[in-house]
Order: sequence, then structure tokens, then C-alpha cells
Amino acid sequence: MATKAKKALVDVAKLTRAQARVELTRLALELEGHDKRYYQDDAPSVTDAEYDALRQRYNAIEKRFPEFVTSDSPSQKVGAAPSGRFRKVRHSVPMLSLDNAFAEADVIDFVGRITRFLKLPDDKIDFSAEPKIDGLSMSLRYEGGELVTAATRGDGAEGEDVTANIRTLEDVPERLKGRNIPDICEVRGEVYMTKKAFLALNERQKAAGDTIFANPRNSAAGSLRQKDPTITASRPLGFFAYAWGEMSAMPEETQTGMIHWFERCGFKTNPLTRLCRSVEQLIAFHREIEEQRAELDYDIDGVVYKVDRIDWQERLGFVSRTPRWAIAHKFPAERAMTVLRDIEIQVGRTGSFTPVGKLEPVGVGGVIVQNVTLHNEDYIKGIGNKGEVLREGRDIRIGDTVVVQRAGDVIPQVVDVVIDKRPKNAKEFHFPKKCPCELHTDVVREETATGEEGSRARCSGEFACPYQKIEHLKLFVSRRAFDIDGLGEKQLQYFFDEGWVTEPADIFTLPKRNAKLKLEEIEGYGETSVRNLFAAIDSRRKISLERFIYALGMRHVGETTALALARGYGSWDAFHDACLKVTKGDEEAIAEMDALDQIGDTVIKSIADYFGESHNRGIVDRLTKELGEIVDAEKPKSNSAVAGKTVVFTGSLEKMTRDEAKATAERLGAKAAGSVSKKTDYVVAGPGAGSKLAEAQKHGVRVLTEDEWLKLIGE
Ligand SMILES: NC(=O)c1ccc[n+]([C@@H]2O[C@H](COP(=O)([O-])OP(=O)(O)OC[C@H]3O[C@@H](n4cnc5c(N)ncnc54)[C@H](O)[C@@H]3O)[C@@H](O)[C@H]2O)c1
Ligand SMILES: [Zn+2]
Repeated sequence: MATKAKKALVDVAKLTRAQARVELTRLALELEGHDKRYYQDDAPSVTDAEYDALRQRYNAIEKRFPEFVTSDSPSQKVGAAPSGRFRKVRHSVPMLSLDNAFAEADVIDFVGRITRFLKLPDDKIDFSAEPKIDGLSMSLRYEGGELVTAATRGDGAEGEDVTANIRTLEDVPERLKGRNIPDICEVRGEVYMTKKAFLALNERQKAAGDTIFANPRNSAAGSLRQKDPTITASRPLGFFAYAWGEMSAMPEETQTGMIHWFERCGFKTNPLTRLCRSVEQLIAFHREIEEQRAELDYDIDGVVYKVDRIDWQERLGFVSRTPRWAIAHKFPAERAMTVLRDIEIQVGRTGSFTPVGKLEPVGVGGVIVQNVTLHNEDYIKGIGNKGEVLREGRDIRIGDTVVVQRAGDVIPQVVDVVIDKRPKNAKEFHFPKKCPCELHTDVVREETATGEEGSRARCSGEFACPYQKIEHLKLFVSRRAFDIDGLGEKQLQYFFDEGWVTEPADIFTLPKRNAKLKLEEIEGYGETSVRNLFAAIDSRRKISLERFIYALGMRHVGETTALALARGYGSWDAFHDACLKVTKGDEEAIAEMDALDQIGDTVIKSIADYFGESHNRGIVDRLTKELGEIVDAEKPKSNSAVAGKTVVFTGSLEKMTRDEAKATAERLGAKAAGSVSKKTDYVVAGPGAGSKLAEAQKHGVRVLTEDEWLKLIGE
């Protein structure tokens, strides 16, 4: 229904004046409600992208009919009025919002507007480019160097007095450090909660039966706006300084200069901030930060560009609620709402059932999502979803409007159900009692490692279940396993259905069987593709041990575990031998396996189960006979000079890619970290190194060139 309503919207250009007035009134009310839920209650009911879309439409209509602009129209307002739970504080300099850019063209326009305004060639403007921290903004007033008030943004003019709560934050100094501190300093910035702290807090909240927060922003806001400051003190909140309000004197002349000044005063500032000198550099910064987004330990929803020279900021000034000299370049939304059309059961390689939600297609974070994992039966019922992300108290029904989230490489999932939009005929989903493989095997509830009945269902048909066979073959040829070019899922399914390939070894015997099979005669195949396929197959007769172990498809043995096993045993013979012993219950072999990093009971049990089946031993034996060589894995050199050290790579490396450098470091027993801290041992800096290098110098961390690093590790 929601999609229909959207389609029915009249093109802004075609709206009559009367229609515009009606829609503006309706949108204003709707936005006001969202603002209240978001800013006052810390509990939004729509995604930011949906909210932004409403706002954009509002602005577009108002732009066409400027006669409807009033002083209380949403385009003139910031945030929401203080909640009344706290004393009010009037800001001496208003706290405003930022204009948004979504596309690169918007950034080009932004720079163009500024150059025209200042009458400058654009390469003359420096910008401070900063990550846009998704927290809540805060104004800290210092008089005579002492913290006197801390206030939230509120509606921009008046905020809430949260001084007592703010005093519990480690990142907020009570007293500014350094000499010549202006008498009045209002330091502004963002209070945020790390993703890790957010997850841990939700765990504790859940255990105590308290509110669960939807995201780190809400949990930071909720934790800060507490009546009892001791509760705030128990919540790990951070603060980054990046702006200022009233200043009795300006210590610096640029935005970046001010940021460094804040550091000298004792504040934390964001280490990714960078000075950019052109539109290209701004856009490159946006791209670079977006790539790092998932790895950062705090949420960001875009980057902010600010004209660096403060005198120019002042000349540029403001347009209603936003400065003309800054813009937020947002990242594509990673959450969206859509309708759940159906639920299907997918049978995995190990027989486990995964319910997959079929969605009305929707764009999330730049990709179109049509399928979501619904994890298991309990997740759908909204019970006991251990550590998963679905909002507490929600069950999922077919026909529901759901909130879909995509984070980094993770498979999209449903994080919330909009109960208000649940249609009367929404259907509850009944989990099947039989496997769709028609062996009519009963479904068993999988046991967890601790022996409790788990929440996953599986087909008990094991090796006779065709679903499981084909899924194993798919894994076997996949990019991270044998990576066989020209043998995609479609071809594989075809060969499987014809009975030509039913287990991995069959792939390697295809070339010699082709006199009979005549693959080149299959429609759409042709001689060249067959020749290419066979070449691809032959090139994989030599395979690394870790890939080989992963490709066997044992339960609980993913890539990382496979790598750990490969490194632990070094050769296929040693590993295979150990597996057989473990299967027989050989105590010594079990203890040896258990001693390996990352290997525990679950994996050992799974290996024993796998090799305990003669059918599996047959698969492995037939396969190894067809292969040329299983290449030994390198054992990590724990006596290397960098074992146990933490290293950060920054700038561009010339002799290897960053991924390769990290892998080498890890192979030598070092830890490759993403950001510099006191605990960092080395920073390896190549050309173009920026803030991380500065951080290293600040913490007195040893900085090496790429060559010095290579020498250190003896390569
Ligand atoms: N889902 C909802 O119901 C709902 C309701 C209201 C608002 N929102 C969301 O909140 C945002 C509304 O915009 P807004 O007016 O609060 O502000 P904004 O998020 O668009 O931008 C301004 C804010 O960015 C923050 N910021 C972070 N890092 C910064 C930096 N380096 N420099 C400057 N500012 C920085 C500051 O707190 C500042 O107040 C939108 O993203 C909107 O989607 C959502
Ligand atoms: Zn089955």
C-alpha cells in the first residue's frame, strides 16, 4: 500500500496552488511528529531516508510556492523544542543544521555557489572535510577556562541543560588546557556512543528488561538525557569537538586551525578530518570514508565539507537554518522500508533451513534488495532472537511492512516491523515439518554446541538430500573455495540435474568423460566455452590447503577456521591424519586440535562428524585422487620481530597492496589495526599519509617507511 501511495504523489511541477497548500500542511504535521519522536523521545518511527524524502518534497513544494513560507515552517526550523525534562538554556549563538548533498553534482553546485559568492576561482578554496558523526550535537560553555554549562541543540535557539550529565564524560575537560584561553569559549561537537558499547549496552538493557535502543545515535541521546547523571556515567559516551559558538576572542583563523586548537585545549577531534583543496579531493574523501564506514567503531551518516577560512565563513553566512559555507554529503541510506511478500525455505549445504523473505524490491545503501534472511523460526515469531537485530517484541508476518538493513557485506536483514502498517490479512508463517527435498524426512531442531535444542531446523536426510548435495557443490566451486571460472550456479545445477556432477571429484573427471558427454553440443555452450571450462578446471588441480579445507564444506568450518586449521597442521597429510584420529576419539589428537587458535569443541565435533561418515571419507578420497597438489600452508613465524605487535598502515604503499601488507603482518603474528592509538607499536606510512601519521607523532608511535618495514620483517 505504501508504494501505491508514493506513486500517487503529484509531480511538484504540476501541483495547483490549492493542492500545494494542503500537502504542505499535511507534510508539516507529519514532519513535526517525526521530529518529536526523533529528538525528544529518541525513538523515531520512520527511517532517516524516509524522513529526508518527506523533507525534500516539502522543500521542493515550498520553493515553487514561496508565498507559503512562514516562520514556523519546517524549512525554517531545526530539531525540536526542548522536552521540558531539563532546564532550558538559550544559545548565545544559534545551533543550526546542515544542508544536504546526496549526489556528486550537489557537491559541485555547492562549490560553484561559494566561488560565485566570493568571486574566486574554485582552486583557491580550501575545505575542511570531516566525517559526519551520527550522534547528538552539544554546546559546552567555558568561562575563565572552566566548564559552566552543557546544552543540547534543542530547536537551535534553546536547548536542554545537561551539564551534570556531561561532566561524567571523560572526553570533556572540566578545565581547558593551555595559555591565553579566551574568557568565553563555547566548544561544540558531537556526543556519540561506539558501536561496540551500543551493542553491549543493549545486551545489558535486555537482560534487565529495559528499553532496547534502535541505533547508537538514539542510545547516545537516551544515555545523555537522563535525569540521574550516575546513569550517564555508567554509559560509555565519547565526544569529538569540531565547531564553536560564542568566543570572546578567536585563537585561530581557519576551521582546521580551530580543530587543532581544540586538541591543544584537551579535546578529542576526529582523526579522519582532512584539508581538501578541490572538488575532486572532496569527492575522493567521501569515497574513501564511505569505504571505511563499516570498519569504524562509530556510526557516521556522511561527511561534512566546510570552507576552511573563517573570515570567508563569515562572509558567506547563513540561509535560514543552514550555513552557506558548509554542506553534509550523505551516504546512501542503509535502511529502508518495504513490504514482505512471501517467505520461502532455503535448504543449505548442511541441511539447515533458512527462511528467506521475498520483498517488494527496495534500494538500500545503493543496491536493490529483494531477499532478506529471516534467520530461523524463532526470529520470525519474535521470540528468543539471541543476539540478533530484530526489534524486541516484534513478530514477522507475510504482508507486513518491514525495515530492512544492510550493513557492509552482511546479508540484508529485517530489523523492525511497522505494526501500524500491518494489514488485516497479514499471514503468520508456519514452518514446514518436512524437507522440500521430498525425502519426506522429518525436520530436526539442530542442537547447539552446548547440547540445548537450538532454533535452527534441518533436514535429516543428510547425503541423500539433493538440496544439500547441490549446495555443497556450489560452495565447492565458489570464489573463495576452488573458484572455477565458467562453472556458475546455473551450469552446475544443469550438470547436477543431468547426473553428470554429483560430488566434487566429478568436476575433475569431466574432461576425460567428455568424449561421451559432449558438453560442446549443449545449447549455448560451444567449443570455446568448453575449452575454457576445462582449462579452468585443470588450473585448479593445484590448490592451497586452506582453500581445500574450506571447500570440503564441513559445518562450522568457514574461511577463517579453515585458515587456522591449515596453518596449524601445515600439510594435507598431517591434517587428514589428525582428522581421522580425532574421529576415532584419540585424546592426544583432540587436545592438539583444541590447542589451535580459534578451534574449539564445536569445530572438533563437526570434523569428527564429517570424517565419521564413510560417505564423506569417500568423497574426500575420490577428490584428492583427481588433484595434482595440495599446497602446504605456511606456519606463522611466532619468533618474527613483529610478533605480538600492533601495526597501522597508512598512505599508499608501493611494493604491495594494503591488503597484502596486512596479511603479511598477520602471518608474522602482528596485529594490523585500522587506527592509531597509544597501543600502536608501528605506523608504516607511505606517500600521501595524512591524519594517521599526525596521530602517530602525537602518541610518539614509531613511524616506518615501507622499506624500513620490509627490512624489519626480513623480506
Ligand atoms: N527518522 C526520523 O524520524 C528523523 C526525524 C528527524 C530527523 N532525522 C534525521 O536527522 C537528520 C536531521 O538533520 P539535523 O537537522 O538534525 O542535522 P543533520 O544531521 O542533517 O546535520 C547537522 C548535524 O550534524 C552533526 N554533525 C556531525 N558531525 C559534524 C561535523 N563534523 N560538523 C558539523 N556537524 C556535524 C551535528 O550534530 C549537526 O547538528 C537527518 O539525517 C534526518 O534524516 C530523522
Ligand atoms: Zn532434504
